[in-house]
Amino acid sequence: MDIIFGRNKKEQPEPVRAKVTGKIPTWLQGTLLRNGPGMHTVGETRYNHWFDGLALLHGFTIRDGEVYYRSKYLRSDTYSANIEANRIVVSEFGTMAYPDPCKNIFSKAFSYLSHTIPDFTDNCLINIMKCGEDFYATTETNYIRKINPQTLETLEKVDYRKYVAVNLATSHPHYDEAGNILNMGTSIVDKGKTKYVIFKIPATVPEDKKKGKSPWKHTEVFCSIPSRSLLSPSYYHSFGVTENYAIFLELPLKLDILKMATAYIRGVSWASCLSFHREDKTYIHIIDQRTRKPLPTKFYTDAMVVFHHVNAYEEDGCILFDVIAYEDDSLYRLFYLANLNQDFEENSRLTSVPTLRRFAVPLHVDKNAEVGSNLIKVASTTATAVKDKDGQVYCQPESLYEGLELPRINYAHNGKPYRYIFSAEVQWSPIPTKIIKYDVLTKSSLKWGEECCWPAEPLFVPAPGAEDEDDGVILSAIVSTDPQKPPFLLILDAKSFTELARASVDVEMHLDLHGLFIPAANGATRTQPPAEEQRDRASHGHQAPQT
Ligand SMILES: CC1=C(/C=C/C(C)=C/C=C/C(C)=C/C=O)C(C)(C)CCC1
Ligand SMILES: [Fe+2]
Repeated sequence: MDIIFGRNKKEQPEPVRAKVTGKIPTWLQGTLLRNGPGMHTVGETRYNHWFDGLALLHGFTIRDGEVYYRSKYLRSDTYSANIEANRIVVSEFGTMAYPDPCKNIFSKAFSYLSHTIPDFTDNCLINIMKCGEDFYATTETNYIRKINPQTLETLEKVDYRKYVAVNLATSHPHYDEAGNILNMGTSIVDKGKTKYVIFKIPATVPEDKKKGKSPWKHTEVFCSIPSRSLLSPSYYHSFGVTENYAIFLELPLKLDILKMATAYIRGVSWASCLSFHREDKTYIHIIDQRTRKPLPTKFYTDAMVVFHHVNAYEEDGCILFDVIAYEDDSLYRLFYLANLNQDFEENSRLTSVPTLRRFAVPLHVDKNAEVGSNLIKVASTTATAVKDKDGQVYCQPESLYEGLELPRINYAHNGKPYRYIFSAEVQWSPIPTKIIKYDVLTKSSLKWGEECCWPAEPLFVPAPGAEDEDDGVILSAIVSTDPQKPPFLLILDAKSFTELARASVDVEMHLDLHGLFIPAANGATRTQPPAEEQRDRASHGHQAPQT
């Protein structure tokens, strides 16, 4: 297991041509960009948690039936500082690090104080975000890093705080059809308030504004939701949208700001400041995108942990939203590298299986509705929303499927009625062994799996002129635990879930987290060799990426 998790991965900055078996559809042209942790030791020092690893970017360029693979470490400030010091000097989620061995008591005290409000890491290891013409590696702090999607070079560092008052922001933004970004972040104890902020980054500089200015300057706050507690805001990894609403789950998984302020002195990690409050509720905030205000009704459900929203849509006066839910925070605990060692099977059992749950929230709650009555009249779900005696609404989900994570959909259906979820299958262990196509309508599934193969998040790419929701292909990078079997990019027909092709590369690859597909301009067939590609910026119009 150490081979897949703990060992540092070599980067492969020069493109290598993959050995393709099967036939890649001729229309499939573009670059699959992926992100995830790749380096877990620096010099003699070692990170504690898999989510701490230094970001390694991967690019699979698909052109005329051929695939070229390359990878490159994100040259974040964190990466440079660590490499220069030959040890870990910047703190990550599960590892607290100390910049310089303090020479005397005064500098030590100063060093502690300057960390009371910490400057977070720019090790952007989670996802890739498209902003206008540009691409960024993202994590959950206030920093993101621009990258060159072709060469994987690291470009400038963007500090969200310059444009919107957030200390943390998700790495799962939403895009509208024009490619404008809607994201969420947390503003911690700013002017005496802690709040969750939904903000919008335009894909282009508005016409009436001066030319040449960056879209970042036109970032606007869309809506703010006050945190229930000043010093313990909820942690969240993603949020949901429908055509007219946004859905934010205020989870009982909370960051303790006082603990965070003293973590450096106490020598503990940020992760130790995150705790699950089993006795609390999960609050469901529904924000009307037209009025930019949350609905006044208080909706809640039982305590749970959600990392990934799958999709949401409106139906008959309700919002239906699907999430992957856990009963507790065991997922985070399992990814400590100490658990991912040779006793992996023993140590890595999830105490709750990630379950696909569908919630239904009524958009209008009749004042005269009887206490105890179910306000959901939608026939398509057994989820309920019951008015309680305080006028609040208690939502109970319908459980759709057990054992899946890293969900993706056909993004053209984001916020709209949809039928298919493409995801990794995870049962009691956090490591995916299969990929699944789950049909929310018929509640049936199709699967792909192979001996010794660990698949990554499956990404859906629509076929040109696609009519059906599943008209397209699935891309998933497969890591093998068999030393005889090289890793490969798997291409499945999304309808039948059968293999169309695989592109094997004779280099080291690793499990990653998230990414996106950048279609080649107009699906045009370009013939230049990969070296030229380095000078050739990807050309893409303003539109939502095939995230
Ligand atoms: C560094 C840092 C953070 C990093 C969190 C990370 C890196 C989370 C990764 C989550 C993933 C990958 C979830 C998958 O489902 C916090 C806690 C936001 C705040 C403190 C500083
Ligand atoms: Fe994620």
